[in-house]
Amino acid sequence: MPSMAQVLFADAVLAVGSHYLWFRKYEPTSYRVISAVILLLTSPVTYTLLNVTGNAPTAIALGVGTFMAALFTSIIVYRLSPWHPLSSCPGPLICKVTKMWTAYLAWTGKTHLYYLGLHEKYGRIVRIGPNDISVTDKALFPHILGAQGMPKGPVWENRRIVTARDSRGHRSLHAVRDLKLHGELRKPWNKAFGKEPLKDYEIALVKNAAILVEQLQDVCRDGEEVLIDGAQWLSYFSFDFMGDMVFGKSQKFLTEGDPNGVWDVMQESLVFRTVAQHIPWIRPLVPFLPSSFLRADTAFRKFAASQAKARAQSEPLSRDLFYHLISNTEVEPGTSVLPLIMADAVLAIFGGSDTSATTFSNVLYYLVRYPEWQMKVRKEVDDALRFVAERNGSSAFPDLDELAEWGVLNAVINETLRLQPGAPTLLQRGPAPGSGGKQLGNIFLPEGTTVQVPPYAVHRDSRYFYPRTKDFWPERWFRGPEAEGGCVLDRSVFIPFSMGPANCVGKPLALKQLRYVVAVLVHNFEFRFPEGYDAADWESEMKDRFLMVKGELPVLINISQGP
Ligand code: HEM
Repeated sequence: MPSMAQVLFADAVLAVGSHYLWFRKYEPTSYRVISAVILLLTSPVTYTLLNVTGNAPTAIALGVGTFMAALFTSIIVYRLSPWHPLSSCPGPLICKVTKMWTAYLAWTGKTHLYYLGLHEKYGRIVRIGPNDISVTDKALFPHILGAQGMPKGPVWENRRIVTARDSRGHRSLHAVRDLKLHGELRKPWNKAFGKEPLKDYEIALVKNAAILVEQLQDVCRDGEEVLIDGAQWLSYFSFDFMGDMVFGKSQKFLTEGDPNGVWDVMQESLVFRTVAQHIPWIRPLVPFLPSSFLRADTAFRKFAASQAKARAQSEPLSRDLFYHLISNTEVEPGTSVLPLIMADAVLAIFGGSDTSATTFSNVLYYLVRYPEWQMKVRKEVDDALRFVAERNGSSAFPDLDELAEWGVLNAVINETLRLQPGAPTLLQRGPAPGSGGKQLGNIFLPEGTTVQVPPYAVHRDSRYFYPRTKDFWPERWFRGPEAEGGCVLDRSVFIPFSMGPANCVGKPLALKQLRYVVAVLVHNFEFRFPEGYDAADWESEMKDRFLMVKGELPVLINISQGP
């Protein structure tokens, strides 16, 4: 009979072998599968140990315990070894060993700062996880995000928010990891953001911006400065606009508030997802987690489903997003459009409201923090409106497309999107399943590895934006390299809306919205920070939850006295 040491040694060899042959290539996500595999593999060892110890619980504990200890040791050694496919990429030891660290950082909401720091320390390619790299080298962007790039990465397995009805199909555009299917689903979206549909959404934009201005005028009716939470007003505006634009029905937050706390629920629903995306194995444990973990997630899904159902059951009063998506999708006659609306309801709610609200708030923050830019924008807007009034004999805003030509306004918006991109870190892609892997520059990415492009770090790279790389300096957007002191402005790496076939389809609408709302606000009101407010608080309260989540923005508002 073999000795105990011999049996345990064989057990450890078995663990290392199973890691090499199986666990290294296939990361199981089902605990049942893992348990079955481990029990099966260790059964001969356990049986032999039973003969040695004569005690079943002790034999199982020793057999499985030794196997697990050897398996984990093998995994860690392999991840740190020169044989790992990403071994040539520098990065912190903790990141190479485990994703628990980045999961923790995701929970704190500070991943954008962490990745920026890593790129500053290690360079353009950094290993941010055992099987994950982050890239700020622009030469590689086309091979990651561009037409020659890769499909969405595995993070979407965990970020996907599905309403109960579409949970089988998973055909939400954002979460589709198959390039061909993504291309097919993207076609109706491209059409829904064409020139004509954009004119339909403009009606909702102008209507809701007028309500925002009326409500704020009401707040300042006594002619005195009033303290408001600018971020909350802009969030309410964005949500009302999204309601009209996506579902043909305003949420009326601007006039009636948000008594059910939908906005907060939407923001909180991001937290668990942002942590889980780093550690997918936590998903099956969800039923065992305290229900508070997923309360916001469940509540938000219910909200999205209720909006989708209401939209499917009624004739739209206006040509909203789903009108255009349905018109451009082949739906068999007589079949319900509900599954189609359900599939993209969550994406449309987030895309149509959250990213814009954060960017509006960031623009307001910078205009208040740098009052000289607030004055410059106001002067440009007021001068342009005077010119338009003389030209058209009316005080109305010009065609919204004309706002794309307003230099200062657009420089301020671009500079805001540069410093505070709405999706700061996780433009993630990965080799297509079944492809065998992808060569990326000098690195071969096998299946199961991922690569991200973090706009927050790219936009703060002095090789691409110089000088005053980390400062709010809108002037860079109209300075040429020949200007005094030179100016590096590499527009090809300005990617707040990502790039390539899965870039932001809503970009034309988002820009139109941003230009119009900022112009209207600055034309009508003046803003400043209250005494004692530390402007640095705004940025330090920002949390990276895949989308940026903001805190309060206390500003004093009053009616504009002109430039
Ligand atoms: C300032 C506002 C916005 C910003 C910064 C922004 C940013 C982004 C980014 C970075 C992506 C790509 C993510 C990736 O590459 O993995 C994206 C995708 C997307 N965005 Fe936006 N977005 C904004 C506004 C909007 C609006 C108003 C809509 C309209 C509903 C929208 C709808 C979408 C959709 C549907 C996708 C998925 C595209 C695809 O997978 O093919 N976004 N957005």
